[in-house]
Amino acid sequence: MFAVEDLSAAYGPVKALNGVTFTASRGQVTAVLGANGAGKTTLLRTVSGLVRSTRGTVKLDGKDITRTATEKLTSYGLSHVPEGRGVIAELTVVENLRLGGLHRATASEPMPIERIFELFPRLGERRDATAHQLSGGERQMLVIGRALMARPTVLLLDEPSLGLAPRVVAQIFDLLRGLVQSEELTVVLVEQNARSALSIADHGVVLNLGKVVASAPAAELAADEQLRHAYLGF
Ligand SMILES: Nc1ncnc2c1ncn2[C@@H]1O[C@H](COP(=O)(O)OP(=O)(O)OP(=O)(O)O)[C@@H](O)[C@H]1O
Repeated sequence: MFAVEDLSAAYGPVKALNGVTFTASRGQVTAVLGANGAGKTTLLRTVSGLVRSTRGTVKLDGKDITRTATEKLTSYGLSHVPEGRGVIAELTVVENLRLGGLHRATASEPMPIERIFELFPRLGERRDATAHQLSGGERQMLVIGRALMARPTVLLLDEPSLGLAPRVVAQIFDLLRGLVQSEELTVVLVEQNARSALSIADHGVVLNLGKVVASAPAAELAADEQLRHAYLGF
């Protein structure tokens, strides 16, 4: 169980997170939704030690990991895939994946690359292509695959749908859904694309101005017309 309790963070005078509390369960996708500036990216950055929290705690299976250095968090099983598909353009798919296995959960072997290709067959077909030759969707698969090489138990994903065509978003989300089940992962998925995210999520957390305004099963949020109009834009 991954738990965030009363988490707060600020950029100077801007309170970007204000007492955020939620839990995410293993084998489930928890979608974190909300408009531009709601605090979604800041939440992931604070959890992964890139922004310093001013209050609150983050726990992984009961262990307090608040304010742990980013590199150390990987060894505790937490991987963060930031927005923007940051792969090394000159390296091949295989080389980028190998980099993901360099830092990993303590005492575990990196995931075999062939396992990544089973999960993402398209990456296997393009294994010797350099990352700059990949499509946007393939790059998104590559950053997720690279994060999986570290054998995380918790995967934090920031807007994997950004800039992708709806058909490709559907494909990435389907892959994600399969992944959560087969790898027993806890996925925290930050998305602006609320409709698609809720269609694959188990649970949803809606942020507004740095606060949680709703936290409920995904189907319940998707059926709440008032909430959808007010915060989710569909
Ligand atoms: N580096 C920064 N310096 C100052 N203020 C920032 C910084 N990053 C974000 N903010 C502010 O913090 C608040 C939360 O921003 P954040 O990026 O977390 O929102 P978000 O929900 O991820 O939005 P988006 O969907 O647009 O990425 C906003 O008011 C934003 O302007």
